[in-house]
Amino acid sequence: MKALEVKISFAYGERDVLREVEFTAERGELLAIIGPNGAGKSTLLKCLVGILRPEGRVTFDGTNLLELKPRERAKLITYVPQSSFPEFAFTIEEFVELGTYATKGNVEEALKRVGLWERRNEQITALSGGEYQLALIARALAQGSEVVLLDEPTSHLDINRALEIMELLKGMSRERIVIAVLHDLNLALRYADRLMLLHNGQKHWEGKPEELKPEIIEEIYGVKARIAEVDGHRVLLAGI
Ligand SMILES: Nc1ncnc2c1ncn2[C@@H]1O[C@H](COP(=O)(O)OP(=O)(O)OP(=O)(O)O)[C@@H](O)[C@H]1O
Repeated sequence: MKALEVKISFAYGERDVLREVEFTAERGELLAIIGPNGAGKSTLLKCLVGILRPEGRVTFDGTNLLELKPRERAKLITYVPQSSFPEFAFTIEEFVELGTYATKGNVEEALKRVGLWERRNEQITALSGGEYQLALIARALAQGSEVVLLDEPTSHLDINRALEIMELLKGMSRERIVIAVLHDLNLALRYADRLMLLHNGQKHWEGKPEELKPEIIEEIYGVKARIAEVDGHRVLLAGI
């Protein structure tokens, strides 16, 4: 079984942001990283993809990703950052092709899967915030890498698009490892195979969605929380 094995620490200068964060993600799994603002979630993804240089190890299928050249690493792992607007003049199709290992066929399939194929010749700057996020996800899909990391992939999406994207990520995770930072705990509860809760740069809790207890949410987020069951789905209600 191919797995991503992680044990890392990271500091921005003097400031420890990740402390011995250790976890394993296996092929076929959608892992959601949750936790309050500033917990270290984005920093963790940036360390995994090699944008930041952590202490420790990140291995995929036995290969230490931290020692690979960026181009070799990019074959194995793709990162979809938090959405920010592009300034450059590309068409949507050109933008999705930018991935180092994207082929024409992959690009077409990826654009179709996120619903942007018909608009492929428009300028990327013509997209709305949510549509741009879909283009970023298409770019990751077109890469075809084994591990896909996404930082808040649904943050700019309406509820319908958010559900579509979570379905898409779930489908992607069958043949890969998908790790997504999610603020929407209900999407995490519904779609993730496993949750990892980061707090103050440490792994505070890890488990299956059905194992998450409201007390853990109350303790970490400082809000009252209840978990109800609706048609077999666990739904988190916060603040009541
Ligand atoms: N470039 C940087 N230099 C110094 N400190 C940083 C830098 N980037 C982030 N930090 C700090 O590291 C901590 C973790 O930030 P990070 O962005 O990883 O959190 P996060 O869990 O993704 O938060 P959010 O949910 O708000 O996006 C925060 O306290 C933040 O202020």
